[in-house]
Amino acid sequence: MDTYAGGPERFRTQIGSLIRTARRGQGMESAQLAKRAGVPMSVLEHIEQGAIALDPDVISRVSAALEAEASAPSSPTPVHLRVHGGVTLSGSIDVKTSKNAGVSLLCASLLTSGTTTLRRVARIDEVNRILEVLASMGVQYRWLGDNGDLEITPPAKLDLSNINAEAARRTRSIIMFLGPLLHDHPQFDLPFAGGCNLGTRSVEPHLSVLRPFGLEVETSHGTYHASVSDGTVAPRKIVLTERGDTVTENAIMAAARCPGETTLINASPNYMVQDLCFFLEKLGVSIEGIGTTTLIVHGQPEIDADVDYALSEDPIEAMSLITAGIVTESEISVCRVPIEFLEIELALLEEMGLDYRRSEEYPAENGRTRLADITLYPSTLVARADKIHPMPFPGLNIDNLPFFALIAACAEGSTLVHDWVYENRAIYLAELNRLGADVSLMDPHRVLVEGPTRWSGAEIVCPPALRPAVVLLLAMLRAKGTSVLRHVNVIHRGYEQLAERLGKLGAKIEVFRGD
Ligand SMILES: CC(=O)N[C@H]1[C@@H](OP(=O)(O)OP(=O)(O)OC[C@H]2O[C@@H](n3ccc(=O)[nH]c3=O)[C@H](O)[C@@H]2O)O[C@H](CO)[C@@H](O)[C@@H]1O
Ligand SMILES: C=C(OP(=O)(O)O)C(=O)O
Repeated sequence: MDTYAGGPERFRTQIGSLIRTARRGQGMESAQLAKRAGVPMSVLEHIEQGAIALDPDVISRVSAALEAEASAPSSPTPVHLRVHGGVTLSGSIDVKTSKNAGVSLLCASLLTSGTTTLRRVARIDEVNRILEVLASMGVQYRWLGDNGDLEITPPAKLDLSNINAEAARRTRSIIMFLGPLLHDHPQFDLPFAGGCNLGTRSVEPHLSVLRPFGLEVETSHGTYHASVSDGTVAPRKIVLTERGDTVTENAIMAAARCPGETTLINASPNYMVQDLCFFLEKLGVSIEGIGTTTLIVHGQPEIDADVDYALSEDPIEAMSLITAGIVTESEISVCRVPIEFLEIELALLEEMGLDYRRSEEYPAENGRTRLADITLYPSTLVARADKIHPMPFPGLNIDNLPFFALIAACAEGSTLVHDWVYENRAIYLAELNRLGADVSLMDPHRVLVEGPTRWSGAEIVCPPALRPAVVLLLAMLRAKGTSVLRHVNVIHRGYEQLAERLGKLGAKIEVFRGD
């Protein structure tokens, strides 16, 4: 008897689509999955299209091959890209939702005992790692269809005795569990935060904003040992000494369930913080001052509502795609750009001579974030007279700075790019020299870029940092000839199917795997 609503045909289509999504999510070509599963490629293709009856043995081999890949977090098969550069792009591409709001809202889902549905979550490693950690605490999740919709259901009581330390240590975002967990857990341990190698990133600002909520943390053997006592009584005023994004998010998540009013001074008004606030408002937490540096959070001691929230688009992915168009001197449209978070970047590019058109604004699915489509035209760029440096929002986004080094290398003249934030990130930009650029390291924070570059192809291993790795990929799109970018797994931390999506714009990129 067919017990599946919709009948076997729909069942086939859904299974096929699940397999295709999982395969693509792992950056695997059909031929590779077919080989690993020991299934003829034509059979796999038919399964993915829902075009043949399902053989349980074949399905179990395909699913084992996918699982083997997905459950190898510490040593995923290295993925590499072969780029045939010098090709002009065309067409339009949509910006996906952000890594940074994605991870924050996954952590925030712990604030409600109801079910959280997040719409259009990017299928990226950073999200997967947090999901692995949540699953190890007893949280259930399932992807709904192909669009990144994710349903998260907490258990009656979280089990913090068996946290997946390996997944946790590979992401810095683990630190955002402190704020939600302090509500119902007088004592708990969390593994140390990890992430990209960008130099030392202190967690002290997090501990400092969480102390008024009663949190004390001792560290030993790679673990934060947290204990929670009564915090200060409302109304509380907390001054952030650094306007950090995840610090602000931790403080908001702590305040969300503490009775009374918490005022945060020098809060980050950045995009991921806004997404978190919009999400919490849907859970009944009222927050004044969203988008400003003073937030007043009115806590709700118990939250047991179901919530359904559509994340907003990623300004850093938007900048990455805009950079792809600029460096390849292409006419492309980058659609669904969260425009409030790219005003400075676009103004700078305009100063450098970029010709582009901006559409009328329209709302994102969350009904709050403003989007616009940006059409880029081939432009002759000149270096900016003053240095280019980031600032906390509303300045030039810290994560967008690396893209300006590449754009400067395409412009006529010298540009000083100053990354005052990260100790290591600017250093990786000197890798552009392998492709013909003239990037001099003045000190660990400042690079001098002389343009325009006569680009040429090269083989490079990705640096252990997300944005510099993407910058190299984009430079390879520009460089005539064939380049190879090795170990691009770091890019999967923050971008979904980037090579494939650039391919749809005409970029010639082959994905291959192996040691
Ligand atoms: C998951 C997530 O959301 N990650 C983002 C978040 O990380 P996150 O919020 O974790 O960033 P950090 O708190 O590590 O801050 C980054 C660096 O900036 C320094 N700092 C920050 C603010 C300030 O007012 N003064 C100051 O000196 C910090 O000391 C640190 O060295 O913000 C970073 C800075 O925008 C982004 O690169 C990350 O993509
Ligand atoms: C530094 C970054 O993020 P994270 O905080 O996840 O390391 C980034 O997105 O470039």
